[in-house]
Amino acid sequence: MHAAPLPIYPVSAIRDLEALAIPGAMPPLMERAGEAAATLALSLLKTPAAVLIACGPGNNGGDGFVMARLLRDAGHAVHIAFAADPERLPADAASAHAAWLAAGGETLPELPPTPPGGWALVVDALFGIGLQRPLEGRYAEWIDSLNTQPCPRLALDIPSGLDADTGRCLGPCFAATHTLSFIALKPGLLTLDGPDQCGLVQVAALGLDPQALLPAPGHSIAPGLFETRLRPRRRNSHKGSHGDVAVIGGAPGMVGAALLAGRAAASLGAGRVLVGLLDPSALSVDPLRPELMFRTATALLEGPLPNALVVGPGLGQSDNAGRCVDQAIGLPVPLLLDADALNLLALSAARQETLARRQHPTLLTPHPAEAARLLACGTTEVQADRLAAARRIARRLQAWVVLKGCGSIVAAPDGAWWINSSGNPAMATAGMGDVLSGLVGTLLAGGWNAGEALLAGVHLHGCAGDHLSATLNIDSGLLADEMSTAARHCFNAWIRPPTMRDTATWDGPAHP
Ligand SMILES: NC(=O)C1=CN([C@@H]2O[C@H](COP(=O)(O)OP(=O)(O)OC[C@H]3O[C@@H](n4cnc5c(N)ncnc54)[C@H](O)[C@@H]3O)[C@@H](O)[C@H]2O)[C@@H](O)CC1
Ligand SMILES: [K+]
Repeated sequence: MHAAPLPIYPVSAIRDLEALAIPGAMPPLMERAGEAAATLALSLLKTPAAVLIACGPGNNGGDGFVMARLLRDAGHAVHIAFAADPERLPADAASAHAAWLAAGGETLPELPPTPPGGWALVVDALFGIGLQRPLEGRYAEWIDSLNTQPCPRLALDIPSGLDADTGRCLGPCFAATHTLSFIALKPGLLTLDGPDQCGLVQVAALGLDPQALLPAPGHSIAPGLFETRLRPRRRNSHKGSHGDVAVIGGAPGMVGAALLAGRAAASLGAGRVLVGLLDPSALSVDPLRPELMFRTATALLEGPLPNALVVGPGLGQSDNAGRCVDQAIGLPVPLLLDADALNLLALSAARQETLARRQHPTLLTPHPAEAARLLACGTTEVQADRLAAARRIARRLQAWVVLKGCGSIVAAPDGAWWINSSGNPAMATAGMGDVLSGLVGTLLAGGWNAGEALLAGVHLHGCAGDHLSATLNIDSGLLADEMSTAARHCFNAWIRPPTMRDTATWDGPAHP
């Protein structure tokens, strides 16, 4: 069994879930949330210790009061900073506040000074999904101060200051080492600033089965999504069984991009990889990857059809490049457009209309700036709501889209969406997108449908980066060309039957 995708609910859907689950829930959901938080806190605390909990004016604060009571019962010295008017707390939070006071607890209107031995844990129970605007004044100061504490920092539900739907820091934002998300994941935990602010994310479902109450609007990406494809190859197969990938790109000065895509495609097991370069004076062989076959771009587009076509790596925006894109759009094959192919698409409404009417699968792999050009808006607007931007492009161009970046968003033409969590910032180097195109191209050529190929390619790309960062012990400076062998390793681990997986060994590339 491969890991299953997790359900993700935007705030409006979480509110719907709460409305379905709260009536009659016994114990009340807030009690369950506080208990889950206390259980996590106890796993972080050793001997009786000093714990600081900052409680806000809504139900997130209520979770904090419940947690405080339970930690106090467990023998910890719990200090609560609470500056709101108790009379205006919502009902459940008011009960939790009263129970805290009744148990002998007190609240302080300001953050207390750090005790001599330091805090063992600080907890952000200020704001959850009810955050409506940037934090300012006292709450902003509290966040700044809490963020300097050199101990575990636990956010309840979501770090205060983070937009739960978009993952954007609205202003000052709690920097958690741990986030305990209640009921289900929210998109903002997984994309843009979310992963930096949340630390390790865990979900406490509070005894609910959210999917039974309300189908999840979106999901995380995990191999369970495409596990029917994760089978060992038939022994009785040959290179023709695994498909031809053609890569079109490599204008003068940018040949490397096409090579990176081609090399990645070859390493993932494409039957044959053909590279059609726009640079007439470029290579006719890649000495480090002699398996690649070189043609001119024109010859490739006019020759026998490959099983999948990748257009864009190092393509440039010349007239010739535009002609290649137009020709490719008209071919009856699965087509992935990347890089300058996307920029050329953005330049022509007619090209976009033709693309949207294609009868064969289309995949688009924009980074935020390319997405902004496709949407005729600014990059800031795209990043302000990555989920909405990816879905808008997918619907408008009737294509499968991945909006790359921290927490890549995959969107389907019908509006379905997923968020990827594999990958790391060492991968923020030139050529990584070319590698992704090559990987997805190979899966398409192997007969995977567009959605499976894109979801798997995006997840695999991130897993390969994580594998390399771990084995090379680096947080920065991953080279795109190193990714191919790592992707091959991770993919083979996926397709091996479980009994054989433990026998997979891989020492990584040789490094001085
Ligand atoms: N409804 C429920 O039964 C449950 C709610 N839970 C918790 O409740 C949270 C949601 O509670 P709420 O809807 O009360 O929302 P919050 O507790 O997130 O905050 C809402 C309050 O903060 C104020 N506010 C918003 N932004 C502000 C800002 N920038 N500066 C100052 N004040 C601001 C609002 O006016 C409101 O008073 C969840 O995130 C979760 O932690 C959990 O206990 C699970 C069950
Ligand atoms: K919080």
